[in-house]
Amino acid sequence: MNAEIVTNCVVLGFDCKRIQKTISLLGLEAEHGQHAERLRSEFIEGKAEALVSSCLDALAPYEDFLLIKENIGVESFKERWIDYLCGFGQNFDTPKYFEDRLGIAVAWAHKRVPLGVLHLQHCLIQQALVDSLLIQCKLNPKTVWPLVDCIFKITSLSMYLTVEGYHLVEVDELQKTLDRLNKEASQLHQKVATDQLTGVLSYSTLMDTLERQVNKAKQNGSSLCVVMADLDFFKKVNDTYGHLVGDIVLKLTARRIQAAIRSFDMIGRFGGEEFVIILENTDLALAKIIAERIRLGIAGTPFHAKKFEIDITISLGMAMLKKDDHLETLLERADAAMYKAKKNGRNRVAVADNLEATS
Ligand SMILES: Nc1nc2c(ncn2[C@@H]2O[C@H](COP(=O)(O)OP(=O)(O)OP(=O)(O)O)[C@@H](O)[C@H]2O)c(=O)[nH]1
Repeated sequence: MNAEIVTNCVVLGFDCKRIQKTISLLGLEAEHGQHAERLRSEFIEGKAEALVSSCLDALAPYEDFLLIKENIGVESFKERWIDYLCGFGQNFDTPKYFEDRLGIAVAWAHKRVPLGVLHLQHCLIQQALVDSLLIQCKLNPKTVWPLVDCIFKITSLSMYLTVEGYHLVEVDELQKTLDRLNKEASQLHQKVATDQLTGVLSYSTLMDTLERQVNKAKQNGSSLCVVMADLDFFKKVNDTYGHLVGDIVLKLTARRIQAAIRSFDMIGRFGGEEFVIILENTDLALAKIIAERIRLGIAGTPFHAKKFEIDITISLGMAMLKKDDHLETLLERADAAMYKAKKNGRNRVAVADNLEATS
């Protein structure tokens, strides 16, 4: 058994205690070891290949047998079963026996040998051993029965371990699938959470974040400001330099805003050329300083996009959370302030009417 399989056994709690329980459930006892030894020496030795061949002949017409041919090869499958018969029930009460049978089952599961075929094969082997026993010896029922009983018990144990081995592989594969899906989900989440062009929060994440911040500020009685920032005459940038240059300007705008705010402030894309900045634990006076810093960050230096040098300005509207505010009213007031800034000549910061602001 390789290390991975041993680890899987441990993960599933396939320990000695469980082995002992299975053995006792099947009614396997020390005397079955002796019966198995007798079966091997008197009824299997020298006949293992013929017994296995007869079983495989019976299996051959079965549709799924084709998969054995394709996935593992009939010869190698046959060899496994000859080995199994030659060691029939030998050391069945040791962990190593369990590990070996499990290891073989795991290997078969990886090779996509159908479990149904293995089940049938176990039944056929069982049948072949019983037939051979009854045909070949003239033992009285008292002597035959313990041997038949031993055949049933050992093959049942073997089938049980085969199913366990398949179970290990299935659990392992399910875990891998789960890991892959989790990874995909987090990548998808990351994609949805971020605006693909500018790298700032997407609209939906921005709204979720703002909603959480509003609730938190109301609960704690802390101050919260929102800044709505909208580039001035951005249509003209697109019209003059083209849409691709417009995209570059948007990316650079996001970067400049990020450089102007504090590390814990949040910025998201609200619409085309419109951004929202969330300022937690911030009153209007401080928010105004930050908004001014943003304005200067944009207007202070021309934008370099492709071969062009473009002067850009931005208008900003600010609002502070009021007692009876909710997400929408807070944004509406910041938006109204931003339009006021536009109306008053652009490239400026305007404050929403905040007479009822909480302090
Ligand atoms: N390049 C680019 N342009 C965009 C994007 N999203 C929106 N726009 C453009 O942004 C422009 C917004 O124009 P308007 O709403 O008229 O605003 P404006 O020209 O900035 O004028 P004011 O806001 O009044 O100063 C439109 O031309 C949109 O096509 C985008 O992702 N990339």
